[in-house]
Amino acid sequence: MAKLDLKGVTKSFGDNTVCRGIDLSVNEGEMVCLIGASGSGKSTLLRCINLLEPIDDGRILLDGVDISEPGLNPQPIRARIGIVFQSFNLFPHMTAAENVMLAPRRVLGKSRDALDAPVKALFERFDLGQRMNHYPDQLSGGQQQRVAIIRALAMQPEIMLFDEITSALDPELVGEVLDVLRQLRTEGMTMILATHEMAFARELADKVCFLDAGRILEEGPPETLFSDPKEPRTRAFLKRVL
Ligand SMILES: Nc1ncnc2c1ncn2[C@@H]1O[C@H](COP(=O)(O)OP(=O)(O)OP(=O)(O)O)[C@@H](O)[C@H]1O
Repeated sequence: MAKLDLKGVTKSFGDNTVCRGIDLSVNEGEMVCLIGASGSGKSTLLRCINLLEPIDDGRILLDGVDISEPGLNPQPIRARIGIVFQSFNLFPHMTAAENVMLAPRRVLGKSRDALDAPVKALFERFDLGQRMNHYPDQLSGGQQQRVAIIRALAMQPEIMLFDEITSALDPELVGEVLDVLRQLRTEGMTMILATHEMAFARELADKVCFLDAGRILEEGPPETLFSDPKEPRTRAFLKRVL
């Protein structure tokens, strides 16, 4: 597990500035939820943290070390930061277990034999032991998303990012995916979630950040932010979604 600090993170696409000087600290073992309207910059911020997007200004510190310095090889850093997206993106011609083994084999150079036991243990830990040899189209959306989370965990990341991971699921499948996050929270994983699941954020987040037009307009523990937002725009957003 690791600590993450963002200092003045700024990101533009052409003349569209999507992240405007974002400061954010996530301590080891904390769960931080990013909330905000569509287009407020939540996904872009997560992609910047994972170094999928280069930032234009500011710094991203992982355990105090600047990982956003231009010229650094992003690959080994990215392996320390897991990310899961709304779309599961599992390869359809590979079983769940083969999907999970792919990155540890390619990126970490591990053999199938070496991965057999830890991958089986991961599937069992998240109650999918019976499904590891199934192909994605033999799994429900909730199971596929849980496999996508296991795939990220197989790289033994120190921090996990989740980008609207329940948004594409039928409502009855959302619970089983949120249960995985609950379990990771209990195990002490450091996590940042972009989410529209307000009840979940209220239940489990250490801190909720309200993003508005690329800025963190307001942040705080959920019990404070949800019940007593200070900013009119936060209030208006919460009125719409709660
Ligand atoms: N690769 C890209 N190229 C150009 N513009 C982009 C790119 N990615 C995102 N944007 C723009 O950045 C802005 C913020 O998008 P982003 O997806 O980060 O918002 P979001 O808060 O995650 O929204 P949502 O809840 O809909 O996912 C939008 O105006 C979007 O069009």
